[in-house]
Amino acid sequence: MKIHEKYILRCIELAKNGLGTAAPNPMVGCVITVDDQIIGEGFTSPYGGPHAEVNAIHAVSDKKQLKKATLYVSLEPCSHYGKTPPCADLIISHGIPRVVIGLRDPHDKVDGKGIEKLLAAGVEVTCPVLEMECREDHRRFLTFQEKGRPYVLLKWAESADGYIAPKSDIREKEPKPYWITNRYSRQMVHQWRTEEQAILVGTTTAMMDNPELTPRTWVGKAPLRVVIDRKLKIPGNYHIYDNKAKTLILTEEGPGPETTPGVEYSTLDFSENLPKQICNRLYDRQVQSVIVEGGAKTLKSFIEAGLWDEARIFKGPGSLGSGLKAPAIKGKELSREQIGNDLLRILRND
Ligand SMILES: NC(=O)C1=CN([C@@H]2O[C@H](COP(=O)(O)OP(=O)(O)OC[C@H]3O[C@@H](n4cnc5c(N)ncnc54)[C@H](OP(=O)(O)O)[C@@H]3O)[C@@H](O)[C@H]2O)C=CC1
Ligand SMILES: Nc1c(N[C@@H]2O[C@H](COP(=O)(O)O)[C@@H](O)[C@H]2O)[nH]c(=O)[nH]c1=O
Ligand SMILES: [Zn+2]
Repeated sequence: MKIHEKYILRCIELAKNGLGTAAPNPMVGCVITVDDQIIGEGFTSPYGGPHAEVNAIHAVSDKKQLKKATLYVSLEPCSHYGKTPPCADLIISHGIPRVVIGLRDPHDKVDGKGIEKLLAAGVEVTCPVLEMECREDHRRFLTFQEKGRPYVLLKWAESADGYIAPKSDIREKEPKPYWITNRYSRQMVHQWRTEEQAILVGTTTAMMDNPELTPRTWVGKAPLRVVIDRKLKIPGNYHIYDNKAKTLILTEEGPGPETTPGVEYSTLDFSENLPKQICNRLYDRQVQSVIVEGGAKTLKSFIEAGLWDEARIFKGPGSLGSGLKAPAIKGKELSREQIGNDLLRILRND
């Protein structure tokens, strides 16, 4: 493997530390080397904090070394004033002579301007390097920039015979989830929740499961809970109103007369394509990714609208015999993994 590629791969690895916290900024990794030795590394701080390049430069103890260094970064350095000053200026001010970039940044405020700034200052620039791998790492950010919508992950659990829930007459009276998967899969789902900006469920799921939709067995940020509730029928004592995470109710009714802490309302036109409106609404709120956790009707509407990027489907070992059929989906299978007795398949909408 070429030296450039080795360090861009390391940048991609570092970037993952910003998953779930950097957004709506891209999660980026940066490595600084001298004579094929790493002298500094960094990744994007939680939103509003320093970018990867700033953190990597700060990590270099002897700043004089920067005058003969190569800086590797998984995304083009920024050239504009956002919440922080431009990284391209910082690189130039330290006299770093060579910059290797994984991918050009399509964000309209950057889009080649970072590279131009570096070149104009006499910096030697190589771009792109491992473009496909960088695109994969930046898939949430790129979907947001290029398609103008959040990256949509679908997730559900189905029984061995393809049901996501049993018939309602064998459910307990008290609203709670009917568990198909084991506790390891469920903990994995909690980890996934910390990695995305929002989590969405349909009205019937909210009514029948009274879900918490929090990442409570994993450390990390809780995503925005987004719940479809056309007629505002979900009772006020249900978990989504418990203020353990922020909640957005999508309704045709508009906000109720009383305000509930942590709850916001957004009005949709229920006669139109709902998934598209939901994506638009989340885009306007800078939500870069959403995990749609059900139920079947909600998942199907995203599949039918073609508004999904990735599906994570668990198959539990038990059969239900009858019940609510899991959605049908066609996609490219990326992986198959056994989580105890559960089979996890990951598909991409390619
Ligand atoms: N195993 C698993 O992974 C999961 C299982 N479940 C189970 O699934 C069941 C619920 O699934 P399901 O019955 O399909 O219901 P959903 O949770 O998908 O909710 C469907 C309702 O939400 C509203 N809604 C959702 N999408 C749209 C849309 N595109 N356009 C208009 N309205 C929409 C409508 O409410 P309205 O008609 O009131 O306007 C609709 O009837 C429960 O039994 C739950 O336990 C749920 C999630 C995951
Ligand atoms: N039944 C089922 C799932 N159900 C999903 O999890 C939600 C419950 O979330 P919470 O209340 O936060 O634990 C529920 O409403 C539904 O969206 N998920 C799974 O991984 N496996 C399962 O077998
Ligand atoms: Zn920057």
